[in-house]
Order: sequence, then structure tokens, then C-alpha cells
Amino acid sequence: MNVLPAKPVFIGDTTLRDGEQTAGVVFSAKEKIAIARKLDAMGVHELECGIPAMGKEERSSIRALVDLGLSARLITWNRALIPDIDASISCGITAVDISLCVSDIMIENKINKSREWVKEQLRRALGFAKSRGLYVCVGGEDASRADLSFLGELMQIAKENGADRFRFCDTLGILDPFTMQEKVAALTAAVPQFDVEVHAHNDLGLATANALAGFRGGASYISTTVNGLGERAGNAALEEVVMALKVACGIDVGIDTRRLSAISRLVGKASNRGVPAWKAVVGERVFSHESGVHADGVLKNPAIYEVFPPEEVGLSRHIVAGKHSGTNGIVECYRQIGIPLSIEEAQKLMARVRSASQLIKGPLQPQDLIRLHETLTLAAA
Ligand SMILES: CC(=O)SCCNC(=O)CCNC(=O)[C@H](O)C(C)(C)COP(=O)(O)OP(=O)(O)OC[C@H]1O[C@@H](n2cnc3c(N)ncnc32)[C@H](O)[C@@H]1OP(=O)(O)O
Ligand SMILES: O=C(O)CCC(=O)C(=O)O
Repeated sequence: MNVLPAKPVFIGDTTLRDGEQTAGVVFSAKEKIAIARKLDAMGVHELECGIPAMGKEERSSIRALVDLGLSARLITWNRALIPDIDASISCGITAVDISLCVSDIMIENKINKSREWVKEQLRRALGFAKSRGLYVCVGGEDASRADLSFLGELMQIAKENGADRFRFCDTLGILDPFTMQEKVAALTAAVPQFDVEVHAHNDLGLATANALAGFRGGASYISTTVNGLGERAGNAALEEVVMALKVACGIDVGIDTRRLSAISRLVGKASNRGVPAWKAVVGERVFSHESGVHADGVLKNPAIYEVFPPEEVGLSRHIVAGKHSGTNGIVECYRQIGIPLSIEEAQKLMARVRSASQLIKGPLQPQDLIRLHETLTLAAA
């Protein structure tokens, strides 16, 4: 389906900020540089790269990222507090997210303030950031649980005071995509000509769907992380959002998708959170076909069972021999190891492939296939 966006779609990546907030995940300064370089090279538009208020060490790794001179815009996360913003400026950063608590539960129980105080906090922090010439995204933490009319007021203040966009955060990942679309549409209608970003969490497994729903509601910036890393169950995954926009919505955001699996592996290793083989888009085995009907179909035309070619995300296709194999798949597996099989031979081997696969509880490796083939020739002798 082609969904023509009203404006260009910008992809932000927050692997180095929200991704690193995953409990127990730490990136070294060297890993941050390698990740940032790769994201930049593939064409990601903006990198949220850390939290200068955390201290000297964090600031020096952010400074090192600034010194790379990447094409992507670097942005930092800040509470809407002048010392936080000052810390960002000290790193050479020129774009900041200034975060407000916007739901009543957070305003009353976390920061112990009032809605009026938050409005004043916004004016003060934004005024300071703009007086220093910064690009400003106003972050609405817990926006999905906030009163919509209050959010509208904050967005209006943000717009009037020179903010560049508003970030709608589904901080707890509680929305369904229909409600996400409705809320973002209501806000973009209430405050027109003001860019909105959608930042979705995956607590209910809906982050990618919600990111797309936010976009369908009018958001032009989408926040993502590689592998969906992030607080608790994570964020909308970069690879899923980019490929879903491309395949499901017909929108090419200008990112080199062939590099998605490489960045996924890099972040998987650096975060010490291995990527499941079945992970959508970048899992090592999402283009493996064992079942007879599927292998046969893919051998005739890959588009029969593949939503896009594996090369498009830097992966490759595998036809695998196992418990569910059919004749055509078995012929192909043997062809790949240089043993041409007739259909009759493949049919004879099928039962042996099935029982061997059940014994080893997995797919057959080339040496297993050769051994089974030898039993066939022995039987014939
Ligand atoms: C939803 C998100 O992901 S938001 C991003 C959150 N990321 C992180 O927390 C990671 C990095 N954080 C840190 O290093 C620290 O928490 C710091 C440097 C930000 C603050 O450290 P500390 O001063 O020691 O405070 P601590 O972490 O215990 O508590 C957070 C403080 O920030 C305040 N705070 C939280 N959000 C905001 C906000 N938007 N505006 C102003 N203050 C805020 C809290 O009220 C609390 O202050 P209090 O102790 O006066 O009540
Ligand atoms: O305040 C922001 O801009 C982002 C905070 C965040 O990561 C979230 O609310 O999930």
C-alpha cells in the first residue's frame, strides 16, 4: 500500500540513549563511535546520543561523537533544567531534547509539581535553549497518559517560544495503534505547522505498530533503536520501522537497508543482547525455508514466501533439510553440496531426513546429508 506522507519522514535513532538505558547495558566510548558511524553511513537522520547531565565521562564520549563530524544531527536528552542544557552545550551539542513530565501521575508523584509549574518550566528551559541557538525538541514524557488538552497547551507554548518539534512519548508502551493514531492526529490538528515525533515503547509488543500509527496520525519524526533495544521491553526497532515503511506503506526514507543486519549484529554484540534468529527483518534465520510447501514455492519464485529479498537487508536465503522437508527442498539441499538427486532418490531420502532431524532436533548439516546419501547407495548395492 502506498501512503503518501504530507512531509518527509525523519528517522531518529536513540540506541545510544534509550537503548543504553536497557537495564545492564553499557556501551564503551569506542562502541558508541562505531555504532554512530554505521548509523550515519546508512543514512539515519538523527542520533540521540546520550545524557550530558550524567557526568564527565558521558560528556567526553558525547564530545567524541560531536568531533566525528557526522552528517546525522546529534541530539542529547535533558531534563527541562538549565544545568542539564548547559551540560549539553559544553559537549559542543547544537540540538537538545528537553524533557517535561506531562502526565498528572508524573507531575504530582514524581516531580511533585503542578501543570502550571510545568508550563513555566517549559518557557524557562526553552527560552534558555533558544537564546543559545539550539535546535529544540520538547519531549513529552508519558504523553500517552496525559490530558490531551494540556498537551495541546504545552505544544502551543513550545511552538510560540521557538521549539522545533514536540516528541509524543508512549513511555509505558500502553497504547494500541488505533488510539495512538487518534491522539497524534488530534494534536497535529490542534497545533498545526508544528512537527511531531513519535517515541514508542514495546511493553505490549506494539512499538513498531504504534510508531507507524503515530506517523499515520501526522508525526513526521519516528524514534527508533537498533534491535528495539531500550527501557524494559524496548523501543520501536529501527530495522522494523524502516522496512515496514518501505514494504507496507511504500515509503523509502532514504536509509541504506542493506546495512541493517550488520548494524543489528554490531549492537547485539556491544549490548550483550544477542539477536534472536527469528527477529523480524534482521534475524539470521528469517529467510530460512524448511517446510516442503514453502521451500518448493521459494525455489519457484522467492516472492511466493518472502516479503522482500534477503539481500535488501544484508541477509541471505537458506533452504534447510529437516523434519518438515519435501522432495524439492531435499533435491535443492543436495544440489548445494554437489550431489545431484533424482526425484525418486529424494523421495527415498525423505523419511531418513525426517528421522535424523528428529534425533538431532535441528536441521541437517552437509555431513549429515552425505551420510544419509551413503546409506542410499549402500542399499542399492
Ligand atoms: C523515560 C526516560 O527514559 S527519561 C530518561 C531517563 N534517563 C535516565 O535517568 C538515565 C540517566 N540519569 C541519571 O544519570 C540521573 O538520573 C540524573 C543525572 C538525570 C539525575 O540524577 P540525580 O540528581 O541523582 O537524581 P535521581 O536520578 O535520583 O532522580 C531523578 C531526579 O530528576 C527529577 N526529574 C525527573 N524528570 C524531570 C524533569 N523532566 N524535569 C525536572 N526534573 C526531573 C526527579 O524529580 C528527581 O529529582 P528529585 O530527586 O529532586 O525528586
Ligand atoms: O522525554 C523524552 O523526550 C523521551 C523520554 C523517553 O524516553 C520516554 O518517555 O520513553
